[in-house]
Amino acid sequence: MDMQSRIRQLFLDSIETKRQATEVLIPHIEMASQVMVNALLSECKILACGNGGSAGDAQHFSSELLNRFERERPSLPAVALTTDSSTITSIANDYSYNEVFSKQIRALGQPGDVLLAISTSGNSGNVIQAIQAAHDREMTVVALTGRDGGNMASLLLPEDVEIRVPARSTARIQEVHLLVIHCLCDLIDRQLFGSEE
Ligand SMILES: O=C(CO)[C@@H](O)[C@H](O)[C@H](O)[C@H](O)COP(=O)(O)O
Ligand SMILES: [Zn+2]
Repeated sequence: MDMQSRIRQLFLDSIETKRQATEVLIPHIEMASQVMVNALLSECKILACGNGGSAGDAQHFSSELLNRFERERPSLPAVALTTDSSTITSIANDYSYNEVFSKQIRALGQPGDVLLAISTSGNSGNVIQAIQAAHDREMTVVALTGRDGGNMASLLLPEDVEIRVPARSTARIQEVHLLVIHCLCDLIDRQLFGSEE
């Protein structure tokens, strides 16, 4: 296959993954936005974590809350647990990589806070331990997953929300995760500050 055909195929695969995810994900995204809005209205915050591309997604989400999304509005409280290299390397070095998020959650998480836990496989050990720590801290979990939801799916409580992309490729799942994050930012702004029309 020549390179332009390959690029075309990747675009079409991404579009088709999003098309297939649309109706499946809509009610879960709506529920997740309500969980987040309720937390923000109660002066609670959102912590976010994930590995690799999902670490980037966690930071993308927290920066849109802390700074802005598409309109002028007050800063909203969110923390990406993926950015402090001193904290992450010391926890990984002294304990284990599986604890890099959970130890931060045990320090920073408060009852009523939300954990945005991102993993395309649902099987990353440090994200799984983050969910367990969040539950111990009486936080609600919004999980962005893919494939069969992995071990993360079976850990979630009835008040948690899983947004599971019906796809197998990590890259395609990540592309939908980013769209979900932008949907959440849009819905949070609308519910807190009203629609602009
Ligand atoms: O971005 C990509 C692949 O598109 C990679 O960096 C990917 O995020 C990493 O391999 C992650 O470690 C995968 O973890 P997960 O999504 O299974 O939790
Ligand atoms: Zn990637």
